[in-house]
Amino acid sequence: MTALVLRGVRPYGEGDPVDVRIEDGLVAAIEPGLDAGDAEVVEAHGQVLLPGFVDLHTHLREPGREDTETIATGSAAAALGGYTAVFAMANTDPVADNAVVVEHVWRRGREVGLVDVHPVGAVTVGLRGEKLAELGTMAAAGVRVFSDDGHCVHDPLLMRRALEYSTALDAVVAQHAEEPRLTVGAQAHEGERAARLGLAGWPAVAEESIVARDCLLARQTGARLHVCHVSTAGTAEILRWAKGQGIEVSAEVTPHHLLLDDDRLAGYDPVNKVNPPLRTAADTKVLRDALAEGVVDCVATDHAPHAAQDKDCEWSAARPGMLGLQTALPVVVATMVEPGLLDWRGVARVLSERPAEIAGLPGHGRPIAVGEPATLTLVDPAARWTVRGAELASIAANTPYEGMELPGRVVTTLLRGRITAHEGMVRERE
Ligand SMILES: NC(=O)N[C@@H](CC(=O)O)C(=O)O
Ligand SMILES: [Zn+2]
Ligand SMILES: [Zn+2]
Repeated sequence: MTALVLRGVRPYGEGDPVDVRIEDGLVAAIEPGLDAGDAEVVEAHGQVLLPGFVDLHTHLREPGREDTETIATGSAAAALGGYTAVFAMANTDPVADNAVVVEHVWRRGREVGLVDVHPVGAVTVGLRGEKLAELGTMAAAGVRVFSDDGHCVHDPLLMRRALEYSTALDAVVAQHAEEPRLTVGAQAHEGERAARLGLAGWPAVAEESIVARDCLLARQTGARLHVCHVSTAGTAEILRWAKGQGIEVSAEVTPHHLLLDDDRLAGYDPVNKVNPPLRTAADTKVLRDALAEGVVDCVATDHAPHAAQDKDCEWSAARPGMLGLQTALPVVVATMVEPGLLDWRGVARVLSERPAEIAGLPGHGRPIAVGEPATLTLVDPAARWTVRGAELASIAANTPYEGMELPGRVVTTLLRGRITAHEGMVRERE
């Protein structure tokens, strides 16, 4: 592998610009005015150098819906978005509830080689919520995160067992918190706007009641619980309480729940339909503060590609979910960095370090230092760009940010010393 020199970068956006030399996949030197010799030089003056991003929540749709995303196209979107590792949710067809499907995802991810693709294993067989899947055999195949995402493990006995097993497997259970009895037919956040538009409501308490219950189950079992896509102020309040009690719970918020609110419902455009639904502006404010404070640990995209025919239809028939991998960093800049809630160290924490810790990934979210893996992301903090769904690497184009100008652009992504994306183009392995 040829050596690389990143010229004029600012690690964590701090201090004077330095050069970073990368050799054999590792950071070999960090100092100003390095002699590049025969190394490939990346001119990156003024760019912010961060550890590569880790997404705990991605839907790659392979196997089953390769018309909307594949492991290859999703990996490209991830690399272009600054990600070096993603966790592929289990709600594929067939479901990743066994070692065979899980191993397929591992293998395809490695073949593509743009990002480390870690399969998430289902908690229950077929995501049906009736019987535990074989967590042990999936753990033996390397799975460390289990989730029925798309569905809630709502049976408290099953959830308790899953948490108990997960402790022995050194795994974490990631819950899609939605009490199904409270969301029958739900279409949008239960509140004034949904009522006015005649859309059946998805109440905040459907999420909060499950989060509260699961925190108590985590305490009782001593297990590690992770809460997916936190969307309400009430959930933040419960997390604050649970963490104060020493309960081992972590949580993620999506970029869209930080930026968008149910004002978006007015146009009836199903691109804004997502689960959990966009909440109120007051919720987004509380979620931003909770992320800044660490009550919510990290940002996860919940990247959810859907085919045009599943989105360009009437609201009630449309599938929930939106693209997220290539717009996550800009949305975090707009909602957290520009308002002064997070500095670039904080961005490294919520997009890389904490998610890597939660999933137990040793080679990601590492400090930027000599001898560490060169798994890194370069961001141009001054760039602004206009989002166009058709230009994103995903097969699907369901971005809620169409036509919006967002701040901050990922310029280069490196995975163990190899450039995987640079100036909007992915670089395949040679
Ligand atoms: N978020 C969504 O609205 N949809 C996800 C499922 C999920 O994350 O619950 C999907 O798989 O499309
Ligand atoms: Zn979910
Ligand atoms: Zn999801």
